[in-house]
Amino acid sequence: MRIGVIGGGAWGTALAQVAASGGEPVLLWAREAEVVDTINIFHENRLFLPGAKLSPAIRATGDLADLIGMDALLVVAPAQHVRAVLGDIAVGETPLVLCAKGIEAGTGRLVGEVAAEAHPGAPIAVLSGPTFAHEVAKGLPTAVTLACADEALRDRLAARLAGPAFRTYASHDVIGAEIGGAVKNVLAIACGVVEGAGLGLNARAALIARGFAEMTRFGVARGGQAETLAGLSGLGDLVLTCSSTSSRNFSLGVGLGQGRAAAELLADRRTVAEGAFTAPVLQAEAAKARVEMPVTDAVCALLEGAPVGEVVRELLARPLRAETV
Ligand SMILES: NC(=O)c1ccc[n+]([C@@H]2O[C@H](COP(=O)([O-])OP(=O)(O)OC[C@H]3O[C@@H](n4cnc5c(N)ncnc54)[C@H](O)[C@@H]3O)[C@@H](O)[C@H]2O)c1
Ligand SMILES: O=P(O)(O)OC[C@H](O)CO
Repeated sequence: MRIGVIGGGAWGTALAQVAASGGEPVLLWAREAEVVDTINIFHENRLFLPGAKLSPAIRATGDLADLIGMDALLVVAPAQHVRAVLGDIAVGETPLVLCAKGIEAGTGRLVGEVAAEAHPGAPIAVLSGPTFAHEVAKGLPTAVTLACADEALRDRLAARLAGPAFRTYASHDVIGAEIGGAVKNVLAIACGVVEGAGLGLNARAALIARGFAEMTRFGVARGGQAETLAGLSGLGDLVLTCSSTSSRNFSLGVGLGQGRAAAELLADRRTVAEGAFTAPVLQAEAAKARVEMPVTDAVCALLEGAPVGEVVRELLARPLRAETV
């Protein structure tokens, strides 16, 4: 199965490394000439994943059309750019494996839904889970959810992408796998705020648990399965991203918690903190689905500039309730 990768950020590069781990050729498309050049010349993505030595089996291109004819395409552009990037390539019936984590602003579509609209003939799969790119690129042990409604395709993809340190767990729940990854980014911002404002580890644990409850409420309302949300792509990724400054979303939250403005923190940032873009659209979609998401509401308020103390006070002053999802 010849794999093409759309997107030369940290995650696209790490996934290319996974796909090339057995020596199979992998073709990666990147927007930036510097990424294409440093991968082809030095076997390193010096812009987005510096320091990771890449397999010589990975070749990079700046021309999306070079990826036509691959057996599967890993789509790793940031969520807000997936529609535009997929609009620039004719994929026909080539399976698309969505690896971005977010919800499209303006439409409320999950990335898989965006891809299905762009290419109705292409089978859709989702790869998601607790996966810091720099760890995956180093070959550190990692496990992901590989979701696809077509069982035969899912098994082929899961087998093709699995490696000695990269375990793929099969699922048929594409929606659940996507929602876990999108929502955890918003919740990771909240956990970063707790860190930045010095609110303590009890508060962080409470946010993870209650954040997981709101992720599950939203995921189930959108047609995902609670079991998927409790797995690698949901709870697993939530725990990872809420506990490390390696997370761009968590780090953004740390800055907000220290009282810095979102605009300042996001300005001139080359890497993506998906949660900042997903939070407002998630809030709107939750309202439409009549799902209560207080942590998401709090993150939206903080991104809009509300003072941390005020937002935290409001969150804690909500009426007491039963501890259910
Ligand atoms: N980095 C990780 O550890 C990691 C792990 C799992 C999933 N993801 C997800 O993968 C996706 C890509 O993130 P990343 O970490 O690889 O990116 P990155 O932050 O390393 O790099 C930014 C990427 O955005 C692209 N980009 C910027 N403007 C663009 C535009 N106008 N059109 C198209 N592309 C544009 C750049 O080319 C680059 O590929 C995100 O959804 C992220 O949540 C990342
Ligand atoms: O750095 P973040 O916050 O985008 O998180 C990266 C991955 O999604 C972790 O699984």
